[in-house]
Amino acid sequence: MASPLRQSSAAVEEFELGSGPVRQSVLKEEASARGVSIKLDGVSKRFGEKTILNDLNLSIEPGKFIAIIGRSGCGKSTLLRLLAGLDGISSGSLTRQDQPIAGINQDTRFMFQDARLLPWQTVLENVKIGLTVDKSAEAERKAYAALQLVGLADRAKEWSSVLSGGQRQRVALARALVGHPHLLLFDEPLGALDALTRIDMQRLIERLWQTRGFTAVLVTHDVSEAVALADRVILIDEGRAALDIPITLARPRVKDSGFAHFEKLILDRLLTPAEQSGTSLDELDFDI
Ligand SMILES: Nc1ncnc2c1ncn2[C@@H]1O[C@H](COP(=O)(O)OP(=O)(O)OP(=O)(O)O)[C@@H](O)[C@H]1O
Repeated sequence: MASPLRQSSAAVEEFELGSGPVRQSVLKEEASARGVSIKLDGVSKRFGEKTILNDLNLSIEPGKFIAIIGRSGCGKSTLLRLLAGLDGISSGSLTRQDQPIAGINQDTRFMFQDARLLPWQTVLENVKIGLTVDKSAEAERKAYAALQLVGLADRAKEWSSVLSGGQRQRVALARALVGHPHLLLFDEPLGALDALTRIDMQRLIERLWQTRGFTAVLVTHDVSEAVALADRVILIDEGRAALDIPITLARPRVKDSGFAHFEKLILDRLLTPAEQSGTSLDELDFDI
């Protein structure tokens, strides 16, 4: 039997590209028109006295894949909530397609570390939740097609509770994709998966992003994952974009010396503040 990854690859081509080189190139151009632009101009976010994002400037072109990294608590998830319109900025300007973000947008979807499936619903029903109208036979067809994209169409009628962690995340991805979002926000979606499943999922996400053309913003603690997937890696520190690095490697990316160069560049900057501001582990006396 073909692997789920191979099944999903065939489904992407069947559902997204049809056949023939001309149709493929036309659809790829269409895909690039499906992402939205995002602009943050001096954006600050405060919770009470605490400033989390501080005069943050960021410009994201339509259809780009952006990775956000930074230390725990630096404001990565806060930033995603602002982009989703789930929370409002304290000051500055935040626009998508040059329009201020005011509330939740119907063409924005989230994917979290926890798949958040309803265990009393089938796999197919869980995917249909991603559609705003979910009663029609058309919704059923769309949900089934989305499951094909992630290689899980054969599990459509099963309870979601019987799936493995990786399969649940693929259902979550299908649910995020089914409504054809223009902006997909990933909040550490692969953090709980084993290394091999994680690599499979990274490849799947990359391929679906390339064919669908949505703008992707990925929050991750994994520098290697950021370099593998992103057009640009942005490191947030003290509320600002401390680093904004275009990843110029060809796709799909392999872990060669170029890859290692970007990893090191980012890791070095990520580790610098702690080394400068605190006592190093070597200096600590653990003999207590
Ligand atoms: N609604 C809120 N009210 C008060 N403080 C909040 C609120 N939401 C987030 N914070 C605070 O903002 C800071 C940034 O939180 P956020 O979840 O964005 O960090 P993060 O970079 O995503 O962290 P992690 O990598 O650990 O998930 C934290 O100190 C958090 O406690």
